[in-house]
Amino acid sequence: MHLELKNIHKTFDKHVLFQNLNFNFSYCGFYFISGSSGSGKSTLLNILAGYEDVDNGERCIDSDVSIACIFQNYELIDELTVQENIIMIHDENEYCTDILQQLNITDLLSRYPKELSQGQRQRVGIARALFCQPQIIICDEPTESLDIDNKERVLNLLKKLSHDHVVIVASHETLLLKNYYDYHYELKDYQLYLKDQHHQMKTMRIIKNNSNVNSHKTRQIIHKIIHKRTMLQTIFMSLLILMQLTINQIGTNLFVENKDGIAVNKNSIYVKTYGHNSDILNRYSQAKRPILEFSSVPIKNKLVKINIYPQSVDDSVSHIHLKQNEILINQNVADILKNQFQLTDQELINYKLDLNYQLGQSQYTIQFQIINIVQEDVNDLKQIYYSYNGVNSYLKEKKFTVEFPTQYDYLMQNSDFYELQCGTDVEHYFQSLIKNNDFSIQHSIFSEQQDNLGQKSLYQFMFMIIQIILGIVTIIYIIYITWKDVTKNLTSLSILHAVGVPMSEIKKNYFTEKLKYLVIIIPFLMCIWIILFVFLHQDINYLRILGYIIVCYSLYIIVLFIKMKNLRQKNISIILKEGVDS
Ligand SMILES: Nc1ncnc2c1ncn2[C@@H]1O[C@H](COP(=O)(O)OP(=O)(O)OP(=O)(O)O)[C@@H](O)[C@H]1O
Repeated sequence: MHLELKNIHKTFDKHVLFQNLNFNFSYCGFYFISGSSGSGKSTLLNILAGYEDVDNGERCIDSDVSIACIFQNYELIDELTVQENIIMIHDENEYCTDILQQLNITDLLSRYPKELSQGQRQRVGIARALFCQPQIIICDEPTESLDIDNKERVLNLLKKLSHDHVVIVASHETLLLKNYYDYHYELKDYQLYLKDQHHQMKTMRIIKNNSNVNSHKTRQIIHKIIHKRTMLQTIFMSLLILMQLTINQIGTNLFVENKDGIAVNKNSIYVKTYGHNSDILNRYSQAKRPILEFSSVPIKNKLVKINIYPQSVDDSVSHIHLKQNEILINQNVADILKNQFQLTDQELINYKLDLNYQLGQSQYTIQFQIINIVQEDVNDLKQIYYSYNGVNSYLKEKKFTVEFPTQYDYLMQNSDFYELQCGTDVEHYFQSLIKNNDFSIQHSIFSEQQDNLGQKSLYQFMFMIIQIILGIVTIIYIIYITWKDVTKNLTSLSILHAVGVPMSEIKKNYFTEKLKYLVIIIPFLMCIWIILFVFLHQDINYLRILGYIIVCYSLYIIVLFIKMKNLRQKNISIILKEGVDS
């Protein structure tokens, strides 16, 4: 058996702890290390255990030697019972039962760490270290919080083990330990000095460590450690995502205009192509030309549903030739305007009216002048006629974007609405066209929307703000919670490593357990959400949902990955210290 420190040099921020420190712990016995507070006892034990890096020098240890640490803070895993904390991945045997009896903790096995006194916690920590059946036992202040009876119990047990183990104890209790130690060393002036020796050194008889790492048990322990918190966090995270998507969905419904219209136009029908397939259009249309889609007319902030369409060349309503910004209204529209603005029929002539249309995301207004009121047999239909050619030439002159120098260009390239002229037998023509699957046919271009324009933009803005806030909260929640949670878990995982589970095994199982919740809970809740919204006849933007989930998953995994990089053997003393501080 070989455990030796050679020419160790260690400093913390220019504060020198050890210089050329040499020591050989290869003989069994009870080693007592004393030294003033801050002299470096804990650091030395951490270096021996392999949990702390050195600046210079070498720690030599045989590969088949196992070390158990009894930490100064006697770290226990809060989520496990005393029994689970002690047994961990090992199998119980007579040796273990003996240890439980000698440390007087058989009655505490079903309790949780929070229900223990400091002294009881300390004895549980000692039992856990000894259950690993190590060849070397490293103890930092193992009797600090114990009463005199229990101090003696612990020291007697360590003494007994020291007959065929290396037991290294750092403590301030020199008087008490005098009755137990074989070798007393003092840490002073960056070195270890032998102060007292009761026995000649004996070469150690190696006891084979027969505890194999049980992968299934490791996973069970990790599951217990993270199960509750991770599940709750993932559910909460899913709810945040679903809230965001719901608000998004509601926003889409409220603010995207409803394109379903009612059949109004007697002489034209409108064809909507799928993908601008000009062949299809050419097949069915003599002249292809885009329709300018005007919104209903706002009168005193209320949208009044009025049919607005280009005046056909052979239109029977009027033989008046409309110029660029001129419109005709029928008597029903005239009645509304007269009522609202207290005007006479005569005053309505030359009255100016704004018509709105939408291109891309933007709304535009053209001001028209009413030049006449037409009488037509249309019951209560409200109709406005504009000059198609006039408006087209107006748009041709109007600058839109660099890409589309005129709005007309934009209309031609981006609009997929086309007008097909047909005779008066619209129904017949409609039936013959609808058999073709490549395009849909609409009779109307008018929206049913009744919103107040001013309020709409205010609500839209509020929705946008809520969505942004929710998005930021979700992102902060994912980063903060994952960071905090993994930090907490690192302490438990370090303890797991200290009882003999290799780091690679711990990381693999931890990632698997963590991601399991992510892969199950979020898609499950998402499916319920989608089913609900499909049931409510909502159009769902699956791409947006996918994008949102990918962003959340990526954030979660990145934070998990960055934080888990800290879990290294040489970092364990720091992790445990941070665990106590937090
Ligand atoms: N991670 C660290 N970063 C910076 N300084 C550290 C770190 N760990 C220990 N030290 C410093 O190294 C010195 C030795 O600390 P250590 O805990 O080893 O002393 P100790 O002899 O065990 O003290 P005590 O008997 O009070 O427990 C102290 O001055 C301490 O502040």
